[in-house]
Amino acid sequence: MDTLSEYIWLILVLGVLAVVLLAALVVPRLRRRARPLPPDRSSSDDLLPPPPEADGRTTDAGTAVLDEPPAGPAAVTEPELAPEPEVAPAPELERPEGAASRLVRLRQRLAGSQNVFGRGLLALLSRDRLDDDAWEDLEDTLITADVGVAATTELVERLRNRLRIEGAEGTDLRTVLREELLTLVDPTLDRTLATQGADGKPAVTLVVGVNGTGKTTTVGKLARVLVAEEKSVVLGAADTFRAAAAEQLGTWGERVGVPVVRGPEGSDPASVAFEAVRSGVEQDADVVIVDTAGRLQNKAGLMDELGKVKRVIEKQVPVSEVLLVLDATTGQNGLAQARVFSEVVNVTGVVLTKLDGSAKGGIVVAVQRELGVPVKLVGLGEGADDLAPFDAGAFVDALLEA
Ligand SMILES: Nc1nc2c(ncn2[C@@H]2O[C@H](COP(=O)(O)OP(=O)(O)OP(=O)(O)O)[C@@H](O)[C@H]2O)c(=O)[nH]1
Repeated sequence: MDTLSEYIWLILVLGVLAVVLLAALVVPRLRRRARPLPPDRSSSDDLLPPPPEADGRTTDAGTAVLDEPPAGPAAVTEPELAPEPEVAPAPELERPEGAASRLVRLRQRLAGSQNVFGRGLLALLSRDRLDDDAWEDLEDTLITADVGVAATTELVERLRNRLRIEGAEGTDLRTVLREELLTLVDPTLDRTLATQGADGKPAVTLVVGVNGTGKTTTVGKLARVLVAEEKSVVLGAADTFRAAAAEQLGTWGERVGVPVVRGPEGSDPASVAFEAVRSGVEQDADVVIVDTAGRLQNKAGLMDELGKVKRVIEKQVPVSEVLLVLDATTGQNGLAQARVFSEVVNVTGVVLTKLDGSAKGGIVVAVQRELGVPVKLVGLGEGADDLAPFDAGAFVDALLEA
């Protein structure tokens, strides 16, 4: 029995020793595992600057995104190359028509559109006898062509005097009429566009007028004229009232590689104009052309806005040219517009558009007399290059070619 109890004691002692040994091995490991978690970064770390970008990638919240830790030799394998982004082919730029061929083409169109006017004049003057009725008919023809009453009276007076003094016999009526019409249109006016800025800054052209006269189209066409003359141009879409106007201008610019500065729809036109000019100065452009929204001359608020656009531009660069765009088909109404616009922004030149759709070329004379500023450009169609510098001699010849 004693031997048995000795065995039992021995087994118990060995068992206790085994348990103690096991405990000595396992507990430190468990302790190591049970270390407290690092503090929540979302609380205290938010106040710290974001850690340096370990691999250059940063989340939207500004925190660095770490890559997986390198895992042996596999980590140094070449990264898979991202496919090359597809580069859209640059749009092919158009080459605007040069001045010479444009003039020949548009002169014919002008003659075509004004043939009612010209033919009427020549038919009257080729009558056998120029009696009072004939002179009255001549006056009617000139007034219908929008020459204006004062200019018509003047022209008829001068013609009658010349024929009386020089004698109707042997006088080339066509030549006399040409001379008198030319005097009326005034070839001595300076019709050059100011495209040379002062002090190395761009020349700025502001384009104004009532709705739908063709301002945006004219700005686009004018940009092409200047590009054809190898000038660098920046366009400003300060017509923020009509979203389509900025789109339209964007397309005009794209076609000839001219940058267009735009603002959000409804934004302050003066700030868009300012930005356009700033960009023009920065890019060392030759000319900045600023398109404005159409406005009726009797809306005082809108006219004030136009004055502001000009003043804001002039904080950087003086405006060298204010072009008033008039629709030739609106006749005498255009004169009322001209008067008010001129008071607000000091118009320096007129662009007469849609002369291709009007037999009222006489408006050239009327508007020049009304404003005391020359018609500098004429629009003769909806085509991209259907804008021509106005030339008094060519204009009168076109009338009489009919
Ligand atoms: N036939 C003809 N159409 C022209 C001429 N100039 C402009 N147009 C047309 O006139 C329409 C109005 O032109 P826009 O340039 O949009 O006129 P806008 O003055 O900018 O218009 P708003 O911004 O609404 O004031 C367009 O259909 C042009 O194609 C021209 O010389 N001849």
